[in-house]
Amino acid sequence: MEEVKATHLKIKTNSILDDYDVIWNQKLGTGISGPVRPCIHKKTKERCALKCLADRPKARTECTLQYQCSGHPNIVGVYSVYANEVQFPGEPLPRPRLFIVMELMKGGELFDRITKKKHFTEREAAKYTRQITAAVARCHSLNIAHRDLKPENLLFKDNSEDALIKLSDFGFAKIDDGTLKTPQFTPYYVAPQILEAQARKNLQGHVPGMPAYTYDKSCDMWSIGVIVYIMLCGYPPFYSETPSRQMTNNMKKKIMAGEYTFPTEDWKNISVEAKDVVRRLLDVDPTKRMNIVELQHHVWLQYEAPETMLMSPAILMDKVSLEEARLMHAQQLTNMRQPDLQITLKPMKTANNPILKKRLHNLASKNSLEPPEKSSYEDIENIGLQKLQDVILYCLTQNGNGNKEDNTDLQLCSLLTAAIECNQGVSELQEMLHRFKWNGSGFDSQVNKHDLAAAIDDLVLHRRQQIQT
Ligand SMILES: Nc1ncnc2c1ncn2[C@@H]1O[C@H](COP(=O)(O)OP(=O)(O)OP(=O)(O)O)[C@@H](O)[C@H]1O
Repeated sequence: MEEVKATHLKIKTNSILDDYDVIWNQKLGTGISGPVRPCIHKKTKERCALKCLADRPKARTECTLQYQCSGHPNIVGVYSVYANEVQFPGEPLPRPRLFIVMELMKGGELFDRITKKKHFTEREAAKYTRQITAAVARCHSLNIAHRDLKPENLLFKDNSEDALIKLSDFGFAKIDDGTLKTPQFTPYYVAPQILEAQARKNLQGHVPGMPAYTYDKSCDMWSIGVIVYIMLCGYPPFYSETPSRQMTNNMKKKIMAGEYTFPTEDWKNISVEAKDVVRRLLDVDPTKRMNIVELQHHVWLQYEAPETMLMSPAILMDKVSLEEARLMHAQQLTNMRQPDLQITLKPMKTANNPILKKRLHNLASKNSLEPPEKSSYEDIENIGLQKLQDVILYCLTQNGNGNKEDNTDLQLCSLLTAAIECNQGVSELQEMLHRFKWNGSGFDSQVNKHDLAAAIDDLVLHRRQQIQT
C-alpha cells in the first residue's frame, strides 16, 4: 500500500472501501463540509464516523492537527485518513478527497444534552467544564489552538449518564507557537502591548522574560467563558435586545468592551467561584485572560461545586434563543479569527506600513497610541478579505436554513457585489465567480451556497498567503 506522510499522520492512498463499509444513505450530522456518515470497519466491525473533505492543504491541516491531539479521552479520535479520487453522483469528474475515519460519538451535542436534563446543577456544569478544559489543555500543550470551540463541536460519547464529552471539528485549528501576530478585534487596531513586544524584539532580537504571545489560544479561553456562562444561566453573556441573525454593531461593541452582567435574579444562587471563572475568561484583554493551566487549577474545578439547581435546561429549550446564541458565538469566533488575515508584523527595517512605523515611533518616544487612519494598503486588503468572509458566513448560515440551492437570494447578491467592489483587480475572484455563472449582478443558474463558501474560503486563504509573502 502506497502511503503519503504528513506530520505523524500517514494518509492512506488505497481505497477506503478496502477497509470500511460506508453507509452512504445515513447521516450522523451535517456541517459546512457536508454530511458526516457512519462507516463500519470490515474486519473489526467497529462503527465509526466518516467525514469527507475536498483534498486541499487546509483539509490536510485539519486531519493532521486532530490526529496529533487524538488519544486523549476528551478529543474525538482520528483513526485513519484516506486520500482517494472519488466521483460522487452528478459530478462530471472524479475529485481528490480526504476521508477521515473518526471515533463515533453517539450522545449528541452539549446543549442538546443539557436541554433534556430535568435536573442540571452547578456541580454538573463544573464537571463538563473540567472535561472541556482537559480537551483544550491537550491542544494547547501541543501548541494547537482549536479556534472553533462552540457547543456544536462538543459531542458526547454515548447516551449514558456519565458519558465523556469530546472536542471535535478541527477545521479552524492552527499551530499557535506564540509567533507575534497582530491580535485585534478589528482590522484597524493593533494592541499597544504587541507593538511594545515587537519594539523590544526588534531591539534585542528576542523578548526576554516575556511569554510567547498566544492570541489564538486566548480565543479558545474566551469561548470556554461563553460556554460556561450559558451552561450556568441558559443565555449568552452578550445578546441583542431584539432577536437578529446578524451580529449588530452594538453587540460587537459590547463584546469588545466586555459589557456583560450577571443579572441578579438568575445568578444570585450561583457560586462566587463560578462567576470568577467566567469573569477571568471573558476578560477583554487577551493577555490578562486566564490561560488553560490557570483554569485547570481554578478552585471551581478543583473541588466539588455546589449542587445548586440551574435554570439553563428550561431556558435552552427555547429553540429560537438557542439558535441565536449559537449563531452569535459562531460569528464572534469568525471575528476573533480575523487576525489571521493580518500580515505578521515585520521588523522595522523592512516594514513598509507607514502607520505601523509611526506608531512604533510614538511608542518609543512614550507618546500614547492613537487609532490609525484607515487608509493603509493592508487595511484595504483586509476590508476586501472581510467582505469575502461576510459572504462565506452568510452562505453558511443560510445553508443551515436548508436554503442551499438558490439564485434569487438578493442579500447574497448584495453582499457579493460589496465584496467585488472591495476586491477590484483580484482576477481570481472574477474567474471563480464566472464558474458560478455570476453575471455582474446575479447568478444565471442556481448556486450551491456550500460550494460557493468553500471556493471563496480557498480564495481568501490564497490571498492571505500572497499578502504574507
Ligand atoms: N465523530 C462523530 N461522531 C458522530 N457525529 C459526528 C462526528 N463528527 C461530526 N459529527 C456530526 O456531524 C456534524 C458536522 O461535523 P463537523 O462539525 O466536524 O463538520 P464541519 O463540516 O466541519 O462543520 P462546521 O459547519 O461545524 O464547521 C456535527 O455537528 C455532528 O453532529
